[in-house]
Amino acid sequence: MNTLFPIFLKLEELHTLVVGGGNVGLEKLEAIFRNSPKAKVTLVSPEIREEIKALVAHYNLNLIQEKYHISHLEGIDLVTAGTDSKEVNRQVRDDCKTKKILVNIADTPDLCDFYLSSVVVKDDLKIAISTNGKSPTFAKRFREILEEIIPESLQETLNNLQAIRNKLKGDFQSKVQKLNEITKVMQE
Ligand SMILES: C[C@@]1(CC(=O)O)c2cc3[nH]c(cc4nc(cc5[nH]c(cc(n2)[C@H]1CCC(=O)O)[C@@](C)(CC(=O)O)[C@@H]5CCC(=O)O)C(CC(=O)O)=C4CCC(=O)O)c(CCC(=O)O)c3CC(=O)O
Ligand SMILES: NC(=O)C1=CN([C@@H]2O[C@H](COP(=O)(O)OP(=O)(O)OC[C@H]3O[C@@H](n4cnc5c(N)ncnc54)[C@H](O)[C@@H]3O)[C@@H](O)[C@H]2O)C=CC1
Repeated sequence: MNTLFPIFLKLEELHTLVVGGGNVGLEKLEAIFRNSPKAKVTLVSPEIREEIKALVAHYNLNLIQEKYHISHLEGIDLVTAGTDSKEVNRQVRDDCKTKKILVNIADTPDLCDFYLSSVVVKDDLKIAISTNGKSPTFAKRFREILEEIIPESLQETLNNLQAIRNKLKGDFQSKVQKLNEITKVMQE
């Protein structure tokens, strides 16, 4: 059973720290900015890939070219680390625990408070997929399947439902009933 609790974060309201400026750091940044282009992010790493440096021009990304230190957690809400040093990753995790900051250590599920997911996006609809850490590749493939089958008309449907939702009068119960009636056709 998958006991992970899914949430959708407003990363523009939080300050995220990425530790490690290699392939993993780049992948995490891409996942962050693909979903949340206005996310506020700091990356700390003694060496930083050129592709990461190029992102600074387009996003709210601050680079600190230093070795990680606990002082980098000042003002930080969320951390993802993927350095090539197990000791550094463990230190980041321990410091985050001390400071009560949620942390993801990319290649060590046991050290993670949260995992990243595969993400299907179609306009306002977003579906996050987790395999409980069993197979990220399955998550990626399943995302591709869902991306194929979601209809083009989806945004229109969501806009219409929002308009109806805003117009509905009456108490909460009657609104719920009406919206369930209208959307029943989706099951057929
Ligand atoms: C636990 C978790 C923690 C976390 O990173 O948050 C984790 C851990 C690990 N990933 C590893 C490997 C790979 N990860 C990917 C890809 C993705 N990994 C992602 C999430 C997660 N990866 C979390 C669990 C998610 C879940 O529940 O399914 C995705 C969904 C989201 C994202 O990273 O943005 C993104 C797909 C996005 C998309 O395309 O939709 C690929 C495939 C590829 O790159 O093509 C491979 C290689 C093939 C393979 O191994 O499957 C390894 C082994 C490292 C080693 O062998 O050394 C570990 C460590 C371990 O398992 O021990
Ligand atoms: N590249 C990938 O897709 C995957 C990598 N991994 C593992 O994840 C780890 C990282 O991989 P890559 O990003 O490819 O390595 P990389 O060598 O490209 O990057 C490592 C980064 O960590 C930084 N770093 C080292 N010490 C640091 C410190 N004290 N503070 C802050 N940053 C520090 C380095 O400067 C470098 O930018 C490796 O252990 C690798 O085996 C696991 C799964 C997939």
